[in-house]
Amino acid sequence: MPTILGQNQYGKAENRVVKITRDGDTHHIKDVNVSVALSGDLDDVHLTGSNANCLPTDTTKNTCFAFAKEYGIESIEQYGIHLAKHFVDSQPSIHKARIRLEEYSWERIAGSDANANFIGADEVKHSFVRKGQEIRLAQVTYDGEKFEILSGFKDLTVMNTTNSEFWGYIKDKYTTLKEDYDRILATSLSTWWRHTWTGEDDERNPNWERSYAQVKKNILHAFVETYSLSLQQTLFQMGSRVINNRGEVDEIRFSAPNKHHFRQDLSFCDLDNEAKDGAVYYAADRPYGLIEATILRDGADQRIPIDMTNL
Ligand SMILES: O=c1[nH]c(=O)c2[nH]c(=O)[nH]c2[nH]1
Repeated sequence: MPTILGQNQYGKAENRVVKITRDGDTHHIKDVNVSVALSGDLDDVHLTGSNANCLPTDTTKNTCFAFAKEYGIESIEQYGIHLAKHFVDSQPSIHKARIRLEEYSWERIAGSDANANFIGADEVKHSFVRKGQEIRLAQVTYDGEKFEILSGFKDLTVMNTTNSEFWGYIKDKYTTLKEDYDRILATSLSTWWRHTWTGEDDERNPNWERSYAQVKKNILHAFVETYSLSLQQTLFQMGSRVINNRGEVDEIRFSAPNKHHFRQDLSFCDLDNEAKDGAVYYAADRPYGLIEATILRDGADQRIPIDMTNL
């Protein structure tokens, strides 16, 4: 049976690049995981075994490390832009580059930390503790003409201990869920958002660090302020707040596991366990409801893939 070559891409995945910047004796860390995926005129590599058009994955790895030294890592978006542009612009056989990045954040071990109150924050110049919050994400795609920049994060776990209800849903013969007028709403948020910037008619790069901080702030603000009748409604509020307040973002996608907290039945020992009195919950880890949604600016195209995975 004849076969044909379909979609293909290649590159070195999960390069763990750690860049230390020294500002006198004060140090800064950028700790990233960068994955390169290249595509283009690569039929011969697959069909005939000729590697004439193949830039080795080993070279793509070396380039990741060399660029961290040459250009630094100002933001993961900017670092990804440098890499994507380099692979496409320097290699005639490479027509498209997709760079995926994760960033692990570190903060200075400070005097306020209970484990480190032996020293003042100002004095801590080169000692860090890995931050437990979200992992920041970026995906940079470049086709020789324009960029597509997605930013995001994963694993930001948030909880509202009230102001969440769930009732009025479909009930059929399999439904056992009780309506709840005061429940815990908790989720571990993963999200991607797409920037309007494509680099085509605007050479100036946005301030990626500031944009990230502001988008995250808007998401958290909406989580705090929304009186939730479902996680779906909360996601829509979070997305709308980002689109309305951040002109640089046209589309945002959320994937939110509903981290169920069930009020434990304590009637076996004659204890009431009502939310209004401060209840004891059973935190179930699986199964979990998985709520996903894309929120768009009116008129914008939906381009973030539905099943976007993290790396
Ligand atoms: O916020 C929720 N959305 C649902 O669709 C759902 N389904 C369910 O069982 N609990 C919840 N909670």
